[in-house]
Amino acid sequence: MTAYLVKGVSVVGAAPTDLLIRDGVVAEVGAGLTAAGATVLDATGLVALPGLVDLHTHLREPGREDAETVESGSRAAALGGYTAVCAMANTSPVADTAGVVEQVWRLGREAGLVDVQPIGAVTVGLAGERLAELGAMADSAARVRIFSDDGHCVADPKLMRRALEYVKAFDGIIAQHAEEPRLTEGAQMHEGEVSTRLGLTGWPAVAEEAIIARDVLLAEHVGSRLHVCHVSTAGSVEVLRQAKARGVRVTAEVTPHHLLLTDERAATYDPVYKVNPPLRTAADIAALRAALVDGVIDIVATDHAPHAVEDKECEWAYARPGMLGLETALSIALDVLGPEWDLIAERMSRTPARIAGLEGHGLDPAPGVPANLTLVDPAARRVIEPAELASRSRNTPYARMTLPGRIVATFLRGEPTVLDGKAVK
Ligand SMILES: NC(=O)N[C@@H](CC(=O)O)C(=O)O
Repeated sequence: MTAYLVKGVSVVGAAPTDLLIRDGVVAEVGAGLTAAGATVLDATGLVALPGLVDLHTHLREPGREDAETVESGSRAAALGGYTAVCAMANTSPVADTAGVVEQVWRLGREAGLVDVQPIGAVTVGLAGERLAELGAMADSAARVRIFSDDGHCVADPKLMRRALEYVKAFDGIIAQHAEEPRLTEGAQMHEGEVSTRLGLTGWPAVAEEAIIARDVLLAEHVGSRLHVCHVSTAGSVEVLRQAKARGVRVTAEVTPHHLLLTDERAATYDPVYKVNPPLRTAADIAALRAALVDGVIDIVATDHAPHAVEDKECEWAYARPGMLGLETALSIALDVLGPEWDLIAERMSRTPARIAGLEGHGLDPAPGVPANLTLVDPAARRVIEPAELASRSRNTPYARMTLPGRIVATFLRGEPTVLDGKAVK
């Protein structure tokens, strides 16, 4: 195993120092380190962060390997500075059995680029009718702790209650896609001024807020852990704020795109901007950003949702919702938050690792800690070219935009997965 001596790096924004990475761990931290035989990386001007952790990634395997595979998505993740991703269950077949979650877990190990932690479905086939084999998935080699029907809401309150109760046995979490389906029938975009102008059926904010309000009460009633996926409205933030103040065990995520892009994008009719939940208003964005800073929203999660060309380059109404996220998330966070390294480390690495219970991840580089880390060049700016992305899909909403920050290197247990901004394998 090669040792790496990273010279002159700022660890989470602190004064420059050196890091010696050896035998899978951060062996030493300090100025003026030397190490015979180590590969020296000049990291002047770079910032070291604990490897990023994504709680919400769609890897599409099994079933839609034309859009993404565990390997291609893992490579995209590594290039984005991630060392661990949680893979959503809406594959085909659905990840609702021990067999499927073990398959995804094994594929992640074989790719070896990030740790892939499968998420299990809450209900059989995501159909919302009966609980999947939660216990068998928890006991499997994949050791599933997060369960989600993402893409669909667990709309039946009794089923949601049972799921929350069931996972308490192993300190599991239900990650809810909060969307009251009766309120979003036929919805194409956020319900508001723009949808009225365009004549498109709207997805009202209350469809999200009503489910979050119900679910925090259910989680409180049974004393279980709830995680809210892709929070998108100012009203949701207020519901979460009140629930947290009461001590409800709820955590929440926001996506990069919901921190940056508004529903005005729909006026282009370019389906790259179609996503679920939909892009909202500038006022929602302001509330989401404030909540990310004050901690009512715990983490940034990408909702990386690759889609094949034929599912995106078609009429708006027929396009699948979803956008790529892994390779641009850190740049969007930098753009939105500025160089607030401690906050970025907290929201994109430490807290998601803690929520998901991923051992060895989300830890700042320090002697003895597993060397899961990423090196960022904050001064670099890059133009996003969809054809250059490692993802098998091209549906990035940031095409040809110039974004701040570049991932220079990523290490997984001491082995580089990215060097010089390029994937190592
Ligand atoms: N976020 C998205 O717009 N799409 C997700 C699932 C979903 O609809 O949430 C996907 O799997 O494509």
